[in-house]
Amino acid sequence: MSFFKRLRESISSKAEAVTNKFKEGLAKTRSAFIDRMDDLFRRRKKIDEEFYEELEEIMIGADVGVNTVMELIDGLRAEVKKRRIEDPQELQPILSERLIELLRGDEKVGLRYADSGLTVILFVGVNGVGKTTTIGKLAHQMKSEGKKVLLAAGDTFRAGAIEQLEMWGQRVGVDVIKQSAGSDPAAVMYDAIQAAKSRGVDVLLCDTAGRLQNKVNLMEELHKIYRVIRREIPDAPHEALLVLDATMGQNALQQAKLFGDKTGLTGLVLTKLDGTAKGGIVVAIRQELDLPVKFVGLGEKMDDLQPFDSEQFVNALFTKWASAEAEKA
Ligand SMILES: Nc1nc2c(ncn2[C@@H]2O[C@H](COP(=O)(O)OP(=O)(O)OP(=O)(O)O)[C@@H](O)[C@H]2O)c(=O)[nH]1
Repeated sequence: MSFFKRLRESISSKAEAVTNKFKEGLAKTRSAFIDRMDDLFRRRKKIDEEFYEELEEIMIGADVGVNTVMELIDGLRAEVKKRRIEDPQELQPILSERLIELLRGDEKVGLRYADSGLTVILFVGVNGVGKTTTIGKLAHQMKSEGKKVLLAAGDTFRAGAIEQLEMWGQRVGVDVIKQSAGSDPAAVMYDAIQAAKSRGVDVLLCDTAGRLQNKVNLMEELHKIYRVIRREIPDAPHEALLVLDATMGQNALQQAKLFGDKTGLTGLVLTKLDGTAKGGIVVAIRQELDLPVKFVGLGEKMDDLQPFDSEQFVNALFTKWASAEAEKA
C-alpha cells in the first residue's frame, strides 16, 4: 500500500474515531432531544398549533433557549406558508438544516499559540465545573503532541485544589508550580512564568479560583493575574477560557454572563456534555454569547476532551435523520 493511501486511511479512521466519540458522548441528548423530535414528526399528521407547541416544548426542554426556539419556530412557520407544506415530515430536514446553520459559525478555531516562545492559557470558572480535569486532559493531549507543558496552581483559595492539580500533574507527567494554600495567585503566576521561561516550556496552563459568591474579589484577583502575566509576556494570556458545566443548562449561560467580558475571555470549554440530555445548550450558548466553544468534555477519560467541531457535533446528533434521508433518496 502506498504511503499516501496509508496516510489517507489513518486520517479517515482518526476522523471516524472522533465522530464516534461525539456520538457516544451525545447519546443522552440524542435520545431525549433528537429522537423525541423524530417521533413528533412521524406521529403528527398535520402541522397545526399543537404540533408547533410540542416542538417548542421539546426544544426548550433540551435547553436550546427560549429566544432561539422562538426564532426557529417563526422560521418554520414562514417556510410552511411559503412552500405550502402540509406533511410534518417535510419539516424535519428543514429544521435540522436550520440547527446546523445556527451552530456552523463555530468553525474549527483551535487554540491561539504564541508566535514564538511561551504560550499562556488561563482557565476560569466556578468550582466543580471541571476546570482541573480539563487542564489535566489538555496537558495530556499537548504532551502527547510533543509539547513541553507546565501547570500553575492558581486556585490557592479552595481547599484541595492545589493537591488535585498535582495529582493530575503526576498522572500526566508534567510539573506543577505552586505555593501554599491562601497565597496570592498572582505571585504563583509570576513564579510559574519564570519557571516556564527558564525550563523552555511551550505551554503554561493556569488554574484559577472560582468563588463566584465573592464576585468583586474574584474579578480583582483575575485582573491582578492578567497584569502580572502581561508584564512578563505582553501578548499573554494567549487564551482565557471560561469552563462551563453543560449539565447546569441555562444556569451555565447565566454564569457566563456573570463573568462577562470584563475578564477578557477568548473562548469556552463546555464540560460534561455526556452527562446531560440537554445538549441543546450548545445552540443557546452559540446564540447568546459572543465566544467560540473551543473544547467539549464528552466523558471522564483523558482523551474525552475534544476540540469543538460543529460539523462533528451536528453529524453525531443528526446521523439518524441524515441516513433516513439518504434511504428515502
Ligand atoms: N462525565 C464527565 N465528567 C467530567 C467531565 N469533565 C469533568 N468531569 C468530572 O467532573 C468532576 C468535577 O471536575 P473537577 O475538575 O474535579 O472540578 P473541580 O476540581 O471540582 O472544580 P474546578 O477544578 O474548580 O472546576 C470530576 O468528577 C470530573 O471527573 C466530562 O466532560 N464528562
